[in-house]
Amino acid sequence: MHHLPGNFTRANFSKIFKRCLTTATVDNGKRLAAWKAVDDLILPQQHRVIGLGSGSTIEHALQRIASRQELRSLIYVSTSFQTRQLILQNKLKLGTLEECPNGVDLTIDGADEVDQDLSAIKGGGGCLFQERLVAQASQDFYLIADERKKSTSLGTKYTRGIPVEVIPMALSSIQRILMTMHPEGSIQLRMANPSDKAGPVVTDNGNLLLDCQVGPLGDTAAAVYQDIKRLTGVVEVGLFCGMAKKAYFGNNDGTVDIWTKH
Ligand SMILES: O=C(CO)[C@H](O)[C@H](O)COP(=O)(O)O
Repeated sequence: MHHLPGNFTRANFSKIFKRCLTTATVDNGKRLAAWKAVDDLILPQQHRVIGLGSGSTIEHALQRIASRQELRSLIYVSTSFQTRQLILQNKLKLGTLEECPNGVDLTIDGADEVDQDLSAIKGGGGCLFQERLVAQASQDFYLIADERKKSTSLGTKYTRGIPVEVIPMALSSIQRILMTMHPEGSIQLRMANPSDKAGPVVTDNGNLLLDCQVGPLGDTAAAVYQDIKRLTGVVEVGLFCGMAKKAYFGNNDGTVDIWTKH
């Protein structure tokens, strides 16, 4: 009879196995969406400057781009330290918004949650400011995600809260104002994993993040964005409303759903 080590019981083993399977399925969904979006949307005869978002789904998009010779000569604008490194590691051409005065032809980005109007919560990875800056400079903006991110009301799938990037000096005053604006909600400073760094998560721009749980947003997402964004000290809000033209979702069954702006 074989004994499993320590507390490695049959029940634990099955739990770990299921978790691995789920992670693999989710990752496959991300890959499917990313590859299909790259193949459908980036047309080397027509496009010259491509914006790339941040996160794990974008890593798949970068792998696909790097593997297609005809896409290697285009210029790629990053939205984070992570994406900048990936562009350089894959020996692609890195560009900046300053170097591309005519703007970006199209941007592909990940999302934390997307509703049927193609409004999205973004900033789970903390890169919302640069992501929005590049999206704003782009002719067209597209989202890619696995099927878990499909939503009927923002705030029901990604429940950590709307990410809000704030200048450090404004932290407690903004936190207090947001608590007054959303008394039922919870406004938390995003903390780093203590085994990696003590204290808060610091963004690529040297700022802090507040995760604002304010419940399901329904059709109020654009108004909530405006209300928070207008506060002095807020750099950006992770609600991208009316920006995306299409969203690609990789499903568990191996298919890809494409949602288009009505
Ligand atoms: O907005 C983002 C980072 O600020 C990411 O696009 C978002 O968090 C999705 O990440 P992933 O593709 O890893 O699920």
